[in-house]
Amino acid sequence: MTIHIGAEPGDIAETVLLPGDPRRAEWAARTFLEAPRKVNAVRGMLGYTGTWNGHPVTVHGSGMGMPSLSIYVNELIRDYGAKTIIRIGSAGAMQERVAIRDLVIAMTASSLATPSSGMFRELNFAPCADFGLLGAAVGAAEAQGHRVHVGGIYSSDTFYDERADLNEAMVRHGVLAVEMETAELYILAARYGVRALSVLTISDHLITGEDLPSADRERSFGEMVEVALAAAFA
Ligand SMILES: O=P(O)(O)O[C@H]1O[C@H](CO)[C@@H](O)[C@H]1O
Ligand SMILES: O=c1cc[nH]c(=O)[nH]1
Repeated sequence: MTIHIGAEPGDIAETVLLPGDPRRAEWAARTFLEAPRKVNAVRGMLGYTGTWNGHPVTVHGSGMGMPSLSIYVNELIRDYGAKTIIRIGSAGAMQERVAIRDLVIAMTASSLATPSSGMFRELNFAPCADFGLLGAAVGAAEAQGHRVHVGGIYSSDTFYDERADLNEAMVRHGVLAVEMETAELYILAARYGVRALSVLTISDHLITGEDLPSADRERSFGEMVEVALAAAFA
């Protein structure tokens, strides 16, 4: 057990799917895993472990934002031996061609700062996805017939953003979508030498103003779960 995860040693699989929403973790585990059992509920941050096609898999919430994700990812890797972590998150589209419910697979994530910024000092470290996972996820998404976009995203610290000029600059530079965790996930994966990827589903659109309700964000993003599982064991 750690400060934030109540699981016993061995309760967490080497492969972890990591949504921000703990209730999405519960839904994904109950929907896609065989024999899921709850392994964490400390602070309401739900984690479940089961199997997928015979492979042990944990689905665990990260909470919202990079400081929260940093706590869980540090403990999952250092204390439980996680080797592959795939974020399954929602995101806001920043390009017209990216539509609601499309998948976005993040090659890299820009940010103003991350919890690791203090450690890097003047260095602008470039967080990047694991290439093998990325290729496998793109292949799985295309094979499953999903609309998928691959490229850079923005990991923001503010959901209610006031920097229209900054968003405009990112749109001009092709940033596909905004969310709040991937940059730090990729940095921690690099630090510990494990594999990481973010597979995202578009839940709202910064240009058109469309959005999906919270129930859809919790329980209807199964395509990204299927892509993440296929990529993890490709
Ligand atoms: O749906 P999740 O995975 O939580 O991801 C997105 O949704 C939250 C904001 O509503 C942030 O965590 C953001 O990154
Ligand atoms: O961080 C996020 C997540 C979904 N949609 C957004 O606009 N921002």
